[in-house]
Amino acid sequence: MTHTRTGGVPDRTGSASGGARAVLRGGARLRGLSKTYGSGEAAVSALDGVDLDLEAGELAVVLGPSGSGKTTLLNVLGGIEPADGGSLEVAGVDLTGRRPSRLAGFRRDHVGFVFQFFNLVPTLTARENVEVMAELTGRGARSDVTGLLESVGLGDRLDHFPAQLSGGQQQRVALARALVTDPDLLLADEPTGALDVSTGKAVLRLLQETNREGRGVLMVTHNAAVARMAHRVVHMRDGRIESVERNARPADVRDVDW
Ligand SMILES: Nc1ncnc2c1ncn2[C@@H]1O[C@H](COP(=O)(O)OP(=O)(O)OP(=O)(O)O)[C@@H](O)[C@H]1O
Repeated sequence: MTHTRTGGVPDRTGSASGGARAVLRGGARLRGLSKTYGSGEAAVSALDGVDLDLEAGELAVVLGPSGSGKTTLLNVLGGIEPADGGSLEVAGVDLTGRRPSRLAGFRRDHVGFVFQFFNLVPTLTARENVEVMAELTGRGARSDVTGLLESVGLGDRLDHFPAQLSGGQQQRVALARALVTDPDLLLADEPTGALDVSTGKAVLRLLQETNREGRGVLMVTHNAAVARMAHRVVHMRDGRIESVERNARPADVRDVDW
């Protein structure tokens, strides 16, 4: 993460108060998107005709009760699983009808993921957890890894194993791992769900910083307070979008409390 921006959030032209212009990345357009798990009597409609537009460079927060389809939405957007119906364009790539075998390349080239429970490899150090992503994807250089870990505040923890790191530190390694491929869109599923308030805020601050560099960020959360830092707040219920709010002046994460 480079720290080219210190204040303000990107407006729709990519300028930020007090910062240089950033190239706005990410963005998505979903129309009539559906996803059903199971079949017959056991069928669950996890996404039921979802229409959604995310602009490039936006930080979006998805809220909704348990089971409303938030994670399914994130997984379909990120090409972790295919939709059953509808159309879907993410980061300028048309994923409509794309088979699972052809989603891997999209994931590698365009998206990064951060999960609630970090999902680090326990036998690898912080540095190695990030390096392995660069190697597996062929994106990002080993030489970038130290700088990336320093930028998330872990310059003194490079050779620690996950078990030797706090939850917040592990999540920062996971964030560095997600960013090493320089994704257009960062997808975060409950990234602060396993963290205390101050550690969670430190992680949110990093997400806001990467967004201010122009990268699209979509975060699923149960924490309604976090919505204040978003450009767009998506409310889901029963597999549908209940409402979408635009936030003209998203709050700096330092001013968000819960
Ligand atoms: N792999 C699966 N197999 C069957 N049903 C699933 C699967 N994944 C999700 N579902 C169902 O789809 C619906 C939406 O699930 P999803 O995980 O997207 O909701 P969510 O809003 O993220 O919930 P939570 O806030 O509890 O994480 C739920 O009814 C869930 O039980």
